[in-house]
Amino acid sequence: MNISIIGVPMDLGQTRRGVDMGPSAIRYAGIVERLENLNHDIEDLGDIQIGRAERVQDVMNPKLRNLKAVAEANEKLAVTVDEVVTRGRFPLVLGGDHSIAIGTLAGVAKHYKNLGVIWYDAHGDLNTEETSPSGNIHGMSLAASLGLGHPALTMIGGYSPKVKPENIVIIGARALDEGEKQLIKAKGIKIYTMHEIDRLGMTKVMEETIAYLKERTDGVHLSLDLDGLDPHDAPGVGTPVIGGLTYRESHLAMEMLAEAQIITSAEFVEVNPILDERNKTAATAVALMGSLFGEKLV
Ligand SMILES: NC(=[NH2+])NCCC[C@H](N)C(=O)O
Ligand SMILES: [Mn+2]
Ligand SMILES: [Mn+2]
Repeated sequence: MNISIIGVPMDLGQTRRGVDMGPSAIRYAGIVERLENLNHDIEDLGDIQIGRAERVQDVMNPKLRNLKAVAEANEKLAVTVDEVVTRGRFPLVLGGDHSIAIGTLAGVAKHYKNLGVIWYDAHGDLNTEETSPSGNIHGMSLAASLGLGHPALTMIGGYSPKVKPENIVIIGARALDEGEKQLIKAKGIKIYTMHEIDRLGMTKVMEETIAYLKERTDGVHLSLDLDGLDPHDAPGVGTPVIGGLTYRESHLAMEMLAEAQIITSAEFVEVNPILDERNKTAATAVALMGSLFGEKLV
């Protein structure tokens, strides 16, 4: 595979400092070497430049914090991702907070008629400025990609929506806000909460997910928020939620995706080295990327 790595040191989609160092931490944990050892062609495009949150009216808008700076960075990311896909390469985006999914999807989705999305996350990120309890845009990125919310977010890349509700599968959810629950029901979004994962087991969940996406999509983006994992395995995240997916379940999920060969773009987000324990979360991210890109135990 020809893989292009894009770092997005974004921390303006939420309020805890440090997640902007995520891309460095993941590189330090050895992502390039890990993927090169699997005989992939790796190109590291460096980091997207993130503006400063200096526009007073943005910062002060408690319903959409740092809207302008988040939107600008996502416009840049969309252009870079679009170019990577146009060159026939696989975009691998390293975050940064989850607001960057808006830009990644804007760059990817125009290349597919029916892009599928796997949202591996403790959260739904399906809030809009109306339903968000925090005003943090990292909790709005999936909604924005569905065309819901502020036009500065939904119109990144100049078009909307990026993804259809029936092409989304959420895996690992255990912290959903009221408005998000309503939206999931109203739009019929497929979701495996921790309840279904406990009941069915990860093998069945991934078999069903893969079969579901295979029959209706022509490409699949994996958006993996490290807080989908249990804080025991991924302590370095800004919004940890207990009772999450284990390291083992997550490896199995990545291995099954690798085997199914359905993933056409991916991002790993919310790694926050300041909150981490000896770069454990970045190391977990790198290990999961190893499995996603074909690493086998024997
Ligand atoms: N990408 C994330 N970690 N999102 C967390 C979102 C938390 C909460 N639902 C909110 O809207 O603020
Ligand atoms: Mn999350
Ligand atoms: Mn998220």
